[in-house]
Amino acid sequence: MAASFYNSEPVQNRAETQATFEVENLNPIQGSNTGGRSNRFMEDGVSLTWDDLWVTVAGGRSILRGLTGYARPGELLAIMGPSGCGKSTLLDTLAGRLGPNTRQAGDILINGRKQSLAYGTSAYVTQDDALITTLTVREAVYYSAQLQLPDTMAKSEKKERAEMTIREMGLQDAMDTRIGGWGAKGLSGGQKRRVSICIEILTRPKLLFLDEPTSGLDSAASFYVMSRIARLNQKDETGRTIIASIHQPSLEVFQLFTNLFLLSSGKTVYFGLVSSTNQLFASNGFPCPTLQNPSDHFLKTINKDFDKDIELGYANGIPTEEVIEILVKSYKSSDVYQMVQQEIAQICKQGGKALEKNKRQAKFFTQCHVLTRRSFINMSRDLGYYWMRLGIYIVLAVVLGTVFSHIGTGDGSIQARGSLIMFVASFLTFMAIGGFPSFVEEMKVCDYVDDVLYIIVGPSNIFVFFQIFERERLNGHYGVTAFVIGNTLSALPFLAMVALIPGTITYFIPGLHSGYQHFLFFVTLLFACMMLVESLMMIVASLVPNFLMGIIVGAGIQGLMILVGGFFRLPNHLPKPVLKYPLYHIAFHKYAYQGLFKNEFQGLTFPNVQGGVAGSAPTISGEEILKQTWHIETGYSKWVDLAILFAMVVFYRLLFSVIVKTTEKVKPVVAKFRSATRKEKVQVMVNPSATPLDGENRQCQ
Ligand SMILES: Nc1ncnc2c1ncn2[C@@H]1O[C@H](COP(=O)(O)OP(=O)(O)OP(=O)(O)O)[C@@H](O)[C@H]1O
Repeated sequence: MAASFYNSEPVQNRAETQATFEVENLNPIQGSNTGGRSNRFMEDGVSLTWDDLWVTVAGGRSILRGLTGYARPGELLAIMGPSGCGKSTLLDTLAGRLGPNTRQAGDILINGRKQSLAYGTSAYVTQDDALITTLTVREAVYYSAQLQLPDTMAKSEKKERAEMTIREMGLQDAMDTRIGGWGAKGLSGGQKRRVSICIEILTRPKLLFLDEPTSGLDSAASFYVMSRIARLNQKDETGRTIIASIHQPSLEVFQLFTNLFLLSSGKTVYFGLVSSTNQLFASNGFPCPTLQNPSDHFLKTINKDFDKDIELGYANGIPTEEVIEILVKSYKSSDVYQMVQQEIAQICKQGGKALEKNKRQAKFFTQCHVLTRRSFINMSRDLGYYWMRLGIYIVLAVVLGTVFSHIGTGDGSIQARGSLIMFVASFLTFMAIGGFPSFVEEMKVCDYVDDVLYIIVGPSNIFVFFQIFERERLNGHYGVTAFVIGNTLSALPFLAMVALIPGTITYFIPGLHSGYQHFLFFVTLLFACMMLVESLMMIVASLVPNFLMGIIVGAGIQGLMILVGGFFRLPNHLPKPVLKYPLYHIAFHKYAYQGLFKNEFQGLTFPNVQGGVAGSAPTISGEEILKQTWHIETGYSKWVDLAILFAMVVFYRLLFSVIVKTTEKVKPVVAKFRSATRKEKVQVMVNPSATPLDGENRQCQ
């Protein structure tokens, strides 16, 4: 049965209980669909509309099925539905952040026009709190304020804004508590949620997406947090458009929302004023019982995950699947649905300004400076970033020095020096591969897994940092170049320390080539290799954002480079087409080995193992050993090898920037293309004789 609930009387035969839910909306502009909203709200704000929105994943499964709705300035839209119904997917789709294995069809218009979101045009508080765990709440929010707020704003003002926002989110008592992560408990889950919200509302964005902002909060905290978010609309003349997915809102929280988007299995059960929702349920025989929180009632009525319990009598014994079908059909044939369509057409017709990126943010140099400082503080506080690695390297260096102690200049020392150099250039640099924190987070099988991984590789860094970078980048806090510069500058002193201390031990215990110039070269080359591996891992992280896969790929690439670097198989003996050309020349280990071998052997002499043979000299020069034993290219200086390594560092970091920037540019184009293909398919399915839909023509007819 499909009752029109907007103007119709409630169906009486299913339940005697009448709707008692009368919502008095606290939102300042709510009251009528268009009335009460100032023109400034509409002109300066962002209106978002979506029509017949579909999202499918690989395999053809539809997650969102033809959703239609809108969000206007000054309004709070709640997205609700049972777990797994597609709330986060809808938010991701609206925010332009769908994953690569998804396809999207349908129109999403901003102020009546097609525009891409993300990268500074909107703010999005995602479900996962990607925060720098070593910072205190005050530091995290203040650094973010320095990055996002314009240089024209005084530092004291930024500080004040940061602290005010922290207080607004009820975090004043936790201001100086470190956020904490695995290994060091800090904030609770709900407090972290609030820090994430603080960071995104600092600039008072015009369009704000929140994915479960109240998860982990008690009912009072949920109310305060949501009411502060709602209050953003009262701060100035510009209306904010706020869309939040939410579970279990209390009645007070529920009343803060203007509109409700109720989903079930990706289908629209209801879209419209919060205060009218119960009419749909009541008119179809599922009114909210007295003294029951309406949102609880709506969710219980449409949750089919626990059908057995519901069959026992929740919706008068009607199977939930059927209940949902009744409600979906009823909504589709209702006046409310028609009004939503009209409202969308009205918004499109009215148009509005094109959405601009936040240009009023800190300048490039300020961003570089702030990012360097923030990253430096993080590196110095995070035990696993460099300190743990330093400790392990020192132990390894002592053992390495002991294994090769008193290396001497006998004929056996030729092989020993070669092996020592190979180990230093390969294994010590290999460990710069990064940390496993995300992996450990996911692998919370038992506590000792944390400890073991923490000890082996440290809880650093590149992948977690990349996650934080991605979140901040997508929200437009700063650019990729500023990130690369900040990350590079902050790491320099630590990498220098990690190269210098273990390098000194490794160099002097065995007694490698004496002379400060040789020692300095050795340490500098070690430093270059470590930077190079970190740069390589940044590239891997940008291409393979999954932590575990990234580590495997990074280790695999390095293993390959070590193999073709010219030690395990001498350069002249490497099989030609692929391994020698080009891999041997691409592998940075080639230049590391060549530089270190030249540094070590040039200028030394060794006993000639063929000394007994008539006519042969009793000694052999290091230069000869380089050519004959190690196949080293001695036609150019060791400094050229070092210069090539530094050039590779610069190249890899530039490549990282290019990959990130290209991905940003290509992603929307690919999404548009895939969306167009999908649209054609949908059109053909609906009407085999029709021509493909033209998205541009469809938007505002
Ligand atoms: N990229 C994807 N590939 C495959 N399935 C996906 C993908 N994204 C989402 N899904 C599936 O789509 C459904 C909806 O997911 P979504 O995260 O949007 O739900 P949700 O309503 O936000 O759930 P929750 O309230 O539990 O967070 C789930 O069944 C999920 O497994």
